[in-house]
Amino acid sequence: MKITVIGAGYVGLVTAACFADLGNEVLCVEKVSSKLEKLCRGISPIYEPGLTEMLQKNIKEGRIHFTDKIEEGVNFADTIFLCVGTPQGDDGKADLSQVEEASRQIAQHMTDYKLIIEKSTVPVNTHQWVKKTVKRYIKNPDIPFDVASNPEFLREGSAIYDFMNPDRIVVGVESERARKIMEELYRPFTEKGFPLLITTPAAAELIKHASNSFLAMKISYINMIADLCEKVGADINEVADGMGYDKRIGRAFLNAGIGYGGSCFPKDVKAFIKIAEDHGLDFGLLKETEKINRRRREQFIEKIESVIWISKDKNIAVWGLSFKPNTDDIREAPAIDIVKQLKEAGANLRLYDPKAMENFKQVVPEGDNVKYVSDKYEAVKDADLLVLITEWDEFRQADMEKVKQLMRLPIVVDGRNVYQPDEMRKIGFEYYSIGRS
Ligand SMILES: NC(=O)c1ccc[n+]([C@@H]2O[C@H](COP(=O)([O-])OP(=O)(O)OC[C@H]3O[C@@H](n4cnc5c(N)ncnc54)[C@H](O)[C@@H]3O)[C@@H](O)[C@H]2O)c1
Ligand SMILES: O=c1ccn([C@@H]2O[C@H](COP(=O)(O)OP(=O)(O)O[C@H]3O[C@H](CO)[C@@H](O)[C@H](O)[C@H]3O)[C@@H](O)[C@H]2O)c(=O)[nH]1
Repeated sequence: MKITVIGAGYVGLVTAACFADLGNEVLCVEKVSSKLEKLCRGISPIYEPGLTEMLQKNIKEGRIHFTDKIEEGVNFADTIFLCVGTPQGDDGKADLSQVEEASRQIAQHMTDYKLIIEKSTVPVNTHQWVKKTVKRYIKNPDIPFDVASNPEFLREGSAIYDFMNPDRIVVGVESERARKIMEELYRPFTEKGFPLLITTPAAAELIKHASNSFLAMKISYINMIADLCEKVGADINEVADGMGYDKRIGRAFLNAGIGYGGSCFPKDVKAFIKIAEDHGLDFGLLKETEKINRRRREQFIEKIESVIWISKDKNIAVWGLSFKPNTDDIREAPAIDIVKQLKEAGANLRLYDPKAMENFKQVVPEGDNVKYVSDKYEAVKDADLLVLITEWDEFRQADMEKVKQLMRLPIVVDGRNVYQPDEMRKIGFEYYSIGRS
């Protein structure tokens, strides 16, 4: 099939590359020239495992192309995916200006039938606005079109795997024509047994926000249990394992730590609270989820202070800056608040992350007391404290005997429970983690 994808960000680029890899012809429209320039050379502007290789293969085989001209995209295919950003607006509501702009642009260039598919995460009933916008700006009101919702559930860091192996595909449609196109598009998935759920567009839009909010709630829940574990001397991992064996609960997303970050959970939980509010409902459960999550970063700083007392002039090594492992994305990363606070407190910081340092430098520039280093062992040289913020495998596999030798004081505060307390103490570390006394 021929497909147009508007927006070459994390979702658009993965969607475009994966559909091309499945044999479709894909044109990806991206308006930021620096991104487009890289894409045309076969370089992914973001770090996502396997993405550059998949792009290069499909560019070489002629199945994927890039442009900044929306008109070209609209003419290219009847099936158009909206993968533009829906960031947080000023009041917590989703900012839908990119969705509106793209819908308007499609309408202005449409000459025949189009199926416009929302892949971006949008508030319930956004499809009504997309329809209204297209109707307002379309040149010929007789041209037929459909709007569908097909939310994306991929996680950064495992985006290609998630896209190709979805737990479910959700498609919200209003017409038979749109349903058939979507079924055809996803046939390679349904043939392999992946479930395809056909709903109304409103239900599909709701499924996305409800799923993300539920997962965020699960994380805040386990983080509260972690606090209780610290008070009573229990181990949060044992508690999470014990809960997780119950199939109704499941072990996934019960990893305690410094809370959720990233470009999705924080903004989507906020947006969902607002959506409920707009419909006269007080989603107190989600407000509490957010509140617990906000506190995690403060509590982590308090934990550091309770260990080293005064941060001023201490050498502090920081391992991990991205909001989760296997990505260079630092949007809403807990590391931003934590590093900024330690900097303000006067610590000498040495920061290391396998992929996110360039992005992080834009937020916390290098300076007298902030140094970025290219090796995790270099970061801990003469350190009084090692703070672990993101659980990259590289840190799990680190030679901790070597780390101890390099540090001035062998103290570790681990925000992601990467190491075993007994083993760390055996090596000679003073070791602090989350929910494990
Ligand atoms: N990042 C994720 O893991 C993820 C997963 C599932 C869903 N989502 C949702 O998908 C959407 C996109 O997220 P993202 O992380 O890919 O965002 P992003 O900001 O990385 O990418 C959006 C891209 O769209 C481009 N764009 C915007 N308007 C355009 C236009 N009119 N023409 C051409 N290009 C245009 C932007 O320049 C940008 O490159 C959001 O709604 C997000 O909530 C994200
Ligand atoms: O047990 C856990 C699991 C995750 N996290 C944190 O939660 C955040 C989000 O992690 P994850 O969900 O793995 O990454 P995202 O790429 O943000 O993916 C989420 O957000 C996407 C955008 O909507 C959805 O598509 C995905 O299904 C959803 O998992 C990160 O800060 C993690 O550190 C925890 O603290 N504990």
